[in-house]
Amino acid sequence: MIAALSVLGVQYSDLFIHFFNRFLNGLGLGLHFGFLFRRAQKQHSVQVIVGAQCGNAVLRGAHVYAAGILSASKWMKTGDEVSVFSDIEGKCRRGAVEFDGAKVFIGNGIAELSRSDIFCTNSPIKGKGIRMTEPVYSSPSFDNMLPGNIFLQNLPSAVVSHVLSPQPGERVLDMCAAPGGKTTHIASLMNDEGEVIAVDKIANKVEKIKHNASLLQLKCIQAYCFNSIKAVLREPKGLEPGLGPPFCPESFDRILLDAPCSGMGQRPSMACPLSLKELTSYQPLQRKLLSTAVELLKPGGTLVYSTCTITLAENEEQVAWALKTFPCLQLEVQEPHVGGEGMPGAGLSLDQLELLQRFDPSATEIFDVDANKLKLDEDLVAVANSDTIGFFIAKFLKKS
Ligand SMILES: C[S@@+](CC[C@H](N)C(=O)[O-])C[C@H]1O[C@@H](n2cnc3c(N)ncnc32)[C@H](O)[C@@H]1O
Repeated sequence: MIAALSVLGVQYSDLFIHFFNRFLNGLGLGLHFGFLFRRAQKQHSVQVIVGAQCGNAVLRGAHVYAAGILSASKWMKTGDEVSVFSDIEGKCRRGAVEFDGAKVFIGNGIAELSRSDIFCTNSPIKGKGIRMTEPVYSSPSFDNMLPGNIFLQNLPSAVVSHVLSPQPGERVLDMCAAPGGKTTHIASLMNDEGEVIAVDKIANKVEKIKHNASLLQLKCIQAYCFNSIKAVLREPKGLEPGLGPPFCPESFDRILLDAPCSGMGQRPSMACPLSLKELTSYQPLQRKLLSTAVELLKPGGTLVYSTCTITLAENEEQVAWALKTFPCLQLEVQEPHVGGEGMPGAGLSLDQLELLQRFDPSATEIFDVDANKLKLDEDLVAVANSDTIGFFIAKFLKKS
């Protein structure tokens, strides 16, 4: 999988292109994108079962935290070599000694807690339970690597802030901002000059944005805990506009709506924990957020809408709805445009689909299972743009 770095103190875009080109040239990099390799491993007799969400996190490079452990072998003690499995159907009982249900092997590790540390305690257990030493997929860790200088993002996420194209001195709103990956990237593209207002509705996530902004020494970011659906200051409530939400209509030069979504583009993933009800709940929520965004944007301003999902309902259908509902909006060319175009089926014209950017990991196979090697001799641009999470980006101009 390919990731990109937001780096401060250098021309980010140059660096991005630089990294990207070096990848395309097939050169090795010390600090870079994480390819994921599948490895054959032997399994240990001591077994640990984790929930599907924890399992997905492990596949993406995480260790196993104690709270995610559902079951551990009876005699598991600190220091044991263990094999970790994910309970893909959510059927494992917490505290079970063994589990015979549907499970997927996700790698080997070393227990940092014993079974009794995890299950025979009244207080909630925190911290690492299993240190993964041989995950099924390996990707280089960026933990604590230049924490004040770089912020790791996947490729499409790094593209989003460039597409927004924020300029120094502008007033920019990031409506769904936590943990602040794009917020901090936007602020760095603005040379930390202007105002970047980051809003998220979950308080502890807002603390994460503040922490990341302070780690990267970005002073132009202000973070607020607020429901962005209600972020327009309505008259005649008599509220004086303050620095934070709610905001006056038409008061932002650029707005990013990196919307809450079904996350179906996230990978690797082995289970989809969403119910149909939850899956269909995102479209109305995103429309409410889009409506707020249009109200808050200045005429002539730019709105970027993005999701990390692949459904038509949360992507192209939202664009078609927005264009119909708000005649002041028009689609804009995206720069850079490294993903594919939009998917037909939502009533958008071919010209409109070309203006959209869709990253689709299912489009290109990058690993030749039979030859047991990466297909680096094929179309590298297609490989690079597909070997990432599923993602969607639309850029709108609000006509004056
Ligand atoms: C896709 S994540 C954002 C990722 C972020 N832009 C980044 O790059 O780090 C979506 C975020 O939207 C937040 N969220 C969901 N509904 C919201 C609402 N009504 N108002 C504000 N934030 C909301 C969630 O808490 C979550 O942190």
